[in-house]
Amino acid sequence: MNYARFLTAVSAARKPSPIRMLTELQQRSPPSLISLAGGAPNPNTFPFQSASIQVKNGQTITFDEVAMNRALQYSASSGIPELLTWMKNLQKNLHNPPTASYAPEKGQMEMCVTTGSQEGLCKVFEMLVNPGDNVLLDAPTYSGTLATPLGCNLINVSSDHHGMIPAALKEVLSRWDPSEVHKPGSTAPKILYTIPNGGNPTGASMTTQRKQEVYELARQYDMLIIEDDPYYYLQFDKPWAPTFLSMDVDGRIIRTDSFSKILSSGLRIGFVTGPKPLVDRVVLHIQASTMHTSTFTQLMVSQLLHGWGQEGFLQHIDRVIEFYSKQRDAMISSADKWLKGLSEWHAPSAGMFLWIKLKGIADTQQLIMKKALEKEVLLVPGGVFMINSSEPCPYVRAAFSLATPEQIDEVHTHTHTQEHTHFYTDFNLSQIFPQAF
Ligand SMILES: Cc1ncc(COP(=O)(O)O)c(CNc2cc3ccccc3n(O)c2=O)c1O
Repeated sequence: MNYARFLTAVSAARKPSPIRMLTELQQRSPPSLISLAGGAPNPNTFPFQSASIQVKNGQTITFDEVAMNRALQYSASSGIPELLTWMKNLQKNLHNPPTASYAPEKGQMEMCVTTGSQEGLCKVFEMLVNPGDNVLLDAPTYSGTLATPLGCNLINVSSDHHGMIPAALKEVLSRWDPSEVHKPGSTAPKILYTIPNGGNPTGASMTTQRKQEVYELARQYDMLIIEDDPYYYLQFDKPWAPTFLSMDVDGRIIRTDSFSKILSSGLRIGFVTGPKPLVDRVVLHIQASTMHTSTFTQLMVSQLLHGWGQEGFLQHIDRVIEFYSKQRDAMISSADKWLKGLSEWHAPSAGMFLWIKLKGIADTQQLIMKKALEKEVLLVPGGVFMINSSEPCPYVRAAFSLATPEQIDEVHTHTHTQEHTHFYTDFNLSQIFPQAF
């Protein structure tokens, strides 16, 4: 793979920060080293003494004074070594990426820690996408992604409840000659973005067959695939679907993982996994922006994971899956009870979202942001997930992560008032989330 062709001019121009390199050299050196180099603050001036975090399984994460001094200090831009190593071993065990054994310049699997996968996505897009570039994705998609590659031309690839449709991708790509994609000035897309499991907002999960076909098309047109997979661990049924990373013989997959939906969203821990030449560029960007994800947070999570081991981590994931699959069941049961004939949906096999098409209505914006809100129900109007958010959209996204099954199925608590009947007539939706209408 020629990775240089994918880099923006800004990314290609990035140079390692000499100061950050010194800091990391110092941290790799024996304690006997006397450093007058780094402008790091002296932890003896910090007001924090120690920390003890109770884990629900009875484990305690403790930071004594030495650990606290490290937790409160600068650390490596790619992530603290013990967390990175733990995650690399997990990625190899779960996905067995072909690139794990490649030489660095051939796209060896590399990782870095990011402040949520949102930071990873943002930096990956800024590394790869120039204004005016054509970028492929299957809309509706995560609104945080639509807000990221500013100035590029987002081209939609049709999808359904099994994710991106390879035939639709083939049709979109047929505008370009695969033998000419490397020609100077070619407008052929170099990047394809997708959410392969429990998609946001559709709940869709790609089949293995479709992933293989999409990967082959990416090979044919020499594209990178951004595999944004924060709901990978929220697949309700096993075996979990093989990832793009697991089939990446070329080193063309950039994968973003997240701990937000399984450990904590507020700790802001995500990971970028991909070819070393590209991940190294993301790290250079981290050096020039946040410097690194919170050392304290990384150490806390690292201690948890080392205490659990992979087996303990996967046992925790099983508990998370059990919770969300029950939430999904409650959501579908309520939809069956209240929405039949009024709406259409597909029961998701992963994630935390139900994508509902309301019949007889062109656009849900007003209904959701006014009528439903007046009745103290908050959903997301589907338009925010479309490439052109001003286009009418008859869908709403319902997240079944926070509300209890009882709340989701709140029974109709009031008879139809005159205004209610009027509303009913207008939208014929009085049974959707009954307290809302
Ligand atoms: C497909 C996909 N990719 C990346 C991310 C970012 O996750 P991170 O690891 O936590 O940075 C997400 C997070 N999605 C959401 C986040 C959110 C945060 C506050 C309030 C609402 C939010 N809603 O609604 C969301 O969908 C996602 O769904």
